[in-house]
Amino acid sequence: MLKIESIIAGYSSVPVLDGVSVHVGTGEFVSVVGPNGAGKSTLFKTISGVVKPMSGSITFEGTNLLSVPAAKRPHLGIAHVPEGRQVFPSLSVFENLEMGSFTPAGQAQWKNNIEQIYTLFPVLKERSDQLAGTLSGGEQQMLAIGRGLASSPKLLMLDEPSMGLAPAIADFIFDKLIEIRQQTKLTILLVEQRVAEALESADHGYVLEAGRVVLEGNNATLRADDRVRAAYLGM
Ligand SMILES: Nc1ncnc2c1ncn2[C@@H]1O[C@H](COP(=O)(O)OP(=O)(O)OP(=O)(O)O)[C@@H](O)[C@H]1O
Repeated sequence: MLKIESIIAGYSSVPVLDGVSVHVGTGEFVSVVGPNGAGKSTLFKTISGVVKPMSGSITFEGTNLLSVPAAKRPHLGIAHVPEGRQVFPSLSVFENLEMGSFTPAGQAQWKNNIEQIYTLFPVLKERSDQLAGTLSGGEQQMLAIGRGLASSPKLLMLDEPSMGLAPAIADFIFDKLIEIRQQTKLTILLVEQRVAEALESADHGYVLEAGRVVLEGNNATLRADDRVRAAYLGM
């Protein structure tokens, strides 16, 4: 579905990603893990079009994504749930979800989608009239994920959904991602610093360090890798 090949990208002329290749198959759950500053968010910004790469290619279902303006990429079926949630604080929960349904597919499937989002996250239904800025961090993350789902994506990209959340709430979010994947067959690309949970949830993983993919493999292979165990799993 998504093929990222040899991407060099960064800010001004300083590269952050140094030849990154990542492949995501239809229906797969792929995690990209790595330390602070490795370039995980920059990778997502390059996919969604906020950062323009200096070289390399990205195709989505065979379309050259780099020739599609950033504002049009969600219409192809790509939803980016950004780091730090970025909900609209002075809009209600319902209005935030409505804002997410701006794509043609999101508009056409709004009724089904809102039902599905409220079933996944009942607290959003209970608080649908409440201003998003008054929600807890975990609830705001649920809202950010719900807003992504409201666009009826084929690919859901999540940038550190566990950031700043208590471990129990982060675990709840990871469980929900697994549930979303099972129920909707959505393709999921996750970047995370919580390596154990991210690899456990995914089929396939990439380890990104200082702008380079240093390891990749299926979930079990990566979790058994001595370097991953020593550097990220505290074993
Ligand atoms: N807008 C920007 N302008 C200049 N440099 C930036 C900008 N955004 C990020 N960087 C730099 O790019 C590098 C990679 O940042 P990035 O946010 O992609 O890493 P990350 O792996 O997502 O880490 P984190 O978990 O801390 O967000 C860092 O050195 C960061 O300081």
